[in-house]
Amino acid sequence: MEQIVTGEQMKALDVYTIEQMQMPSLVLMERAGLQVFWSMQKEGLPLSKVLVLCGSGNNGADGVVIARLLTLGGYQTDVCILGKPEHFTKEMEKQIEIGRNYGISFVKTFCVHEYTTIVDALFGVGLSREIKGTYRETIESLEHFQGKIVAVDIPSGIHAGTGAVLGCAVRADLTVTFGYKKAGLCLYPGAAYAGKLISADVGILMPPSFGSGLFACTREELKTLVRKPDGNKGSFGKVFLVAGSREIFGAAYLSGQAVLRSGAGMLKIATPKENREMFACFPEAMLAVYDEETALEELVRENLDWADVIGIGPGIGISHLSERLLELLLKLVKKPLVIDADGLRLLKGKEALLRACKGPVILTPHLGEFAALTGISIARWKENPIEITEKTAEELGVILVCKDARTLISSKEGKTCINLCGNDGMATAGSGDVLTGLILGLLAQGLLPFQAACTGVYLHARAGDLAASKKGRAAMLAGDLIDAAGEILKEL
Ligand SMILES: NC(=O)C1=CN([C@@H]2O[C@H](COP(=O)(O)OP(=O)(O)OC[C@H]3O[C@@H](n4cnc5c(N)ncnc54)[C@H](O)[C@@H]3O)[C@@H](O)[C@H]2O)[C@@H](O)CC1
Ligand SMILES: [K+]
Repeated sequence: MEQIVTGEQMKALDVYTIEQMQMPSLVLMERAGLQVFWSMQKEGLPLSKVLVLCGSGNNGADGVVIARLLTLGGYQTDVCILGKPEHFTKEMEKQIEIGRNYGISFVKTFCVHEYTTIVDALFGVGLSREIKGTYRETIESLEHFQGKIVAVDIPSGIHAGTGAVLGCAVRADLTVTFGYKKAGLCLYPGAAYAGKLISADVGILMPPSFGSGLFACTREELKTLVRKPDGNKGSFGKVFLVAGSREIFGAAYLSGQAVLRSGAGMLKIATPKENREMFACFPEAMLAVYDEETALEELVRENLDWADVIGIGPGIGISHLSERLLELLLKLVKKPLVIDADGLRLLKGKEALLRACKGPVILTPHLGEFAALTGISIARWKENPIEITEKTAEELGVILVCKDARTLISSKEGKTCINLCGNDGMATAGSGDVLTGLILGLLAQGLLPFQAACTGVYLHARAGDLAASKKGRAAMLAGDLIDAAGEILKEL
């Protein structure tokens, strides 16, 4: 897992490293400046004439260090400080003094078109309000700049905790971020402003007791899925999935295929009787069909005994039978339960039942379903996605997977995973059904619920990237994600 931090958390880590560990602030700053300088060289940026734009805080002070290193390296460099002297931090005052001693060029005005690369050191994690006045005019003047832009720590104007644009923001080609990735660089729109993102170690330490429950999944998490040579189809887990309706067979097929491709041992799908013939093309799945005459409670009890994990939702439609099945599962389940799609629509008004549910529950809404379930609009969620996802997970007592370009997964204990992979080709019919199947499959193989949700989202997104590389983002289908997920697991 890769640690992610908010701006506030990063500031706390800076303070801890400086005050508790006694690492001088100027040493951290020198390392930060060096990392940006090296990255500019390594990435082959055009460095024949560089302009460094500085604010008055420590992000600006980093900028002055970078200007000094560039000048010493023989690159023609100008520095323009937009911040007012009365707002300078003590580090900024010191860096200006050092810079003067080293003979770097300070300018008061500039024409951006004279430069080949611009370094954005206006605001870092200390940005706290909308950008206005000269700062705003300067940032807006960069919109037509033809050269390359490097952001120091985070593009100025992006909120480090939410990724929101505070008035206006610098669109960088390269961002070198210090210590840990900031949440604002991982979430949209911030992620789109960062360009290529490089994380650089500058010596910031994290105390063992540090309370950041924010992270991203990496390939390492997939390695927890080990096949046991002496395993059998029972030991790889049994999945009971309530899916499909008369009109929608595909959703059941896709999630069921994903369950088995992810490595689960057995799958039984509960679906309306009319679907029986459709399942002739899916001989690997067992069926439990139902209609108006079926004793649903018996069907549910029997399969809850049999299964290790349970899913409900893909394509079940809105009917009194599907609603009854959801209620029964919520009342009777003591094992992990994944609720998706129509299951989420049916959940509205059953929050008390959900909170009383004895099994761990994973909800996988896209933002439309999230808004319908919680009454929180998509726009509102996007303003502060991490906080809202965490709060909703806690209130509902569930693991909540909010599916978006950067899916968030929160546990009710306040842990959150941001998914950093995937692409817009995954916005295709059936993609969510595949995710549900993958999460169920991982649960069946023994991953803990939160781990299964995070790893499932990661596997789904990696499969999306592989499918896009083969078929193209426009042409890829949900079925391609299933094949690609299989290939990714095979690579392990
Ligand atoms: N020693 C340290 O503390 C280190 C700090 N580092 C750098 O320092 C940055 C954080 O520095 P700071 O905490 O000083 O914060 P910033 O440099 O990000 O900006 C803070 C300043 O901007 C002002 N400000 C905030 N929003 C504004 C707005 N909309 N319009 C005008 N002024 C605004 C604040 O009042 C404050 O004066 C990091 O992002 C990183 O680049 C790194 O060098 C690593 C070490
Ligand atoms: K910046």
